[in-house]
Amino acid sequence: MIALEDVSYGFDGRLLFEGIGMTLAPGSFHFLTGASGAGKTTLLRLCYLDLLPQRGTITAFSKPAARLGRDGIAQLRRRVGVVHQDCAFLDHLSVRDNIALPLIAASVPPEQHGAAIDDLLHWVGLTERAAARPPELSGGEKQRAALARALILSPDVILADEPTGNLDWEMSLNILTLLVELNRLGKAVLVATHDLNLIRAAKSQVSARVLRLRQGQLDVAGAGL
Ligand SMILES: Nc1ncnc2c1ncn2[C@@H]1O[C@H](COP(=O)(O)OP(=O)(O)OP(=O)(O)O)[C@@H](O)[C@H]1O
Repeated sequence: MIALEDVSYGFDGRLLFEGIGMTLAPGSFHFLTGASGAGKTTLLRLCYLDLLPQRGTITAFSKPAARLGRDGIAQLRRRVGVVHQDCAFLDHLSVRDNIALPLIAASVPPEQHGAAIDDLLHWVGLTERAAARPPELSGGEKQRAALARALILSPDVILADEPTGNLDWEMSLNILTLLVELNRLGKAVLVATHDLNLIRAAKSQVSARVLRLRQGQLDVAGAGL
């Protein structure tokens, strides 16, 4: 669904990675690891076409990203759900209204919002917290709300940037289980994480490929990580 080929990217003249390739096929599950600053968030941004490569090609849903205009990119991005590292909520809006934002941006008629949001709130276990403002949520509740917002347009691909950062182990496993459930529904899932214990825990639940960004290259990590 999303393929990077021979992609290079950097900031301020400093290359973060050079000539890397990756394919997120339907139903695949990937972890992306690498030291802080290795470029995991940047790679995710390339995957959802928030950035375009300085060299190489990205193909999203069979379309070359470089040839898509702004509207084309906006359309494709609706098929990619992103859980941002900092959750990126609007704090003055309720959880429910934050989850509704992608629906509004995609011009989905308001009468179709209610049931979709209720289903997702139930699925992530936040029905009782729908009216709360994001600053009132615990870390785990925030991550689950961010996951619900990422899923509201029923994307085919889920990109999650450190979705268990700062969570206790039990809540981390809870988030992992939700991501595995989505993968079982056929969605491609990519999770950027530095938590090797999470990756080890996932092995009993899902057949995941572990990619590691190191020294500008993207390698497949071995069994021992
Ligand atoms: N918009 C930007 N402008 C300039 N430099 C940037 C920008 N975004 C990221 N960088 C730099 O690129 C490098 C990689 O950042 P990135 O956030 O992709 O790494 P990361 O692997 O996700 O790190 P972490 O695990 O700490 O979140 C860092 O040195 C960062 O400072």
